[in-house]
Amino acid sequence: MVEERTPILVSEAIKRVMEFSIKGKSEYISLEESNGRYLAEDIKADHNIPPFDRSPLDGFAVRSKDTQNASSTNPVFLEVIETVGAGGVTQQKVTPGQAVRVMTGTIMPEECDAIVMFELTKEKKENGRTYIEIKRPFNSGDFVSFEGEETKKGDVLVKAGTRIHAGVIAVLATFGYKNVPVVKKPVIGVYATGTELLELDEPLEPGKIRNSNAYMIQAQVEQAGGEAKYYGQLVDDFDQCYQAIKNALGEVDVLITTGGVSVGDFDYLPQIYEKLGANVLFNKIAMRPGSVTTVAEKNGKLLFGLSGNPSASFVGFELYTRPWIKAYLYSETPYLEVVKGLLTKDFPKPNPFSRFIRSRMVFVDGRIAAEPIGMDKSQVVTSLAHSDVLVALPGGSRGYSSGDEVDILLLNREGSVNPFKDPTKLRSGEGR
Ligand SMILES: Nc1nc2c(c(=O)[nH]1)N[C@H]1C(S)=C(S)[C@@H](COP(=O)(O)OP(=O)(O)OC[C@H]3O[C@@H](n4cnc5c(N)ncnc54)[C@H](O)[C@@H]3O)O[C@H]1N2
Ligand code: MOO
Ligand SMILES: [Mg+2]
Repeated sequence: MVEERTPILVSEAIKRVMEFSIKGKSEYISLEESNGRYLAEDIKADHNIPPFDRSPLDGFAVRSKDTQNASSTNPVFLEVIETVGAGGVTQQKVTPGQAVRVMTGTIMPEECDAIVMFELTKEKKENGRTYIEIKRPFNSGDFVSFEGEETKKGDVLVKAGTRIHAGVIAVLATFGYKNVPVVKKPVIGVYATGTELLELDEPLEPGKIRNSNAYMIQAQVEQAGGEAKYYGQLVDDFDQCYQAIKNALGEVDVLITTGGVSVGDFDYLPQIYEKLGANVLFNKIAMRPGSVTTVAEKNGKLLFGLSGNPSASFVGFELYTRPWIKAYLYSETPYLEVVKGLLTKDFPKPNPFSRFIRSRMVFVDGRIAAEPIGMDKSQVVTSLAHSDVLVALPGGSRGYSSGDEVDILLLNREGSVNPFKDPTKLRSGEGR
């Protein structure tokens, strides 16, 4: 007699996983190594930006008062007493009737309060001195870039839990972060189970296939910000699998296995959880692919039993493992972001379980739309190479048509504060 499993909603499964979320410890690494890591602390401005009043143009720093009566018929001539580039400081005091030639980024001379760009002036030389002609008045503050106009000392600029990218690195460098506080990556162990699995360099033989899940999942772990620790492949042998999983569990923050979670004769994960004394949070979810996705917990540590079928494994990771990793990294947006968009294909057959259709995001008449890749079975691997979104089609009694508005889950974005919400309630008796 095959064991009856009770399916739960996707949102319930996410909730049960996230009840075990923990926050990682922090460490310091060099700025150069920090790209893609997660900030462990808020980044606060310890000085104003700009740090001083400066010229945003190549031109002349003037005292606006001197230009008050300037016009095209009555130009004003100011003597240029110095040339100062960015990084330099004016050495002389600027007195009435004088100006300083400055470049973009030069600190304002103390007595000057306006900038006149080169293009609005004409130079003339007289008795070995240089003068500029100005034909209109300037007000105090004209074309000056003021201290603190961008950022004030004390402002929080980037929050803890933000993934560091080029723009964040620019901010960190601005504030002198030679070393950056980041969250230590969670170590995510990966084991692929299955006697049928071949190593990458082994030739095909009858009954065997190459192990794609292990590599796909390691890439997903890294993409989510974790550190993948690959333990290799296990043949479907209970004792070997049990020992290997038990040992690995002691060395990682989370352990992912693929395969062996369904009801087949050689699907040993359910018995392994039992022998480990692990508490199974769920072993059936009302979704396709990935209905057999199983998560167990042992002393607060999670074991993700992802399906052997590649697409089920992929979707199981994105919906359940990814948010756990993101939350460990202090992310405030650990969940896949969901947007409303148009479906571009018919799915006439009703399905009691919610389906997550591998798709590509496109734009139709300026609206977001999702184009299903095609092959959508759980065992399909090739469609994964072309998917950047998942379309969620809620389970129920009806099918879907091209042009319907649907939920689209974005795979390659940082995420959302809100977990995916199933639009339907599970009716009892819905099982397959
Ligand atoms: N009687 C039933 N049979 C099945 C059910 C069910 O409810 N009743 N559920 C089906 C569903 S849904 C799925 S999904 C699969 C899940 O199977 P397992 O998680 O137990 O995985 P395996 O049996 O080990 O393998 C399934 C499939 O995937 C291939 N595989 C396994 N590992 C890899 C890998 N690392 N790389 C690539 N492909 C892999 C494996 O060869 C099998 O073809 O169960 C259904 N059955
Ligand atoms: O877990 Mo399965 O992926 O629903 O085909
Ligand atoms: Mg199986």
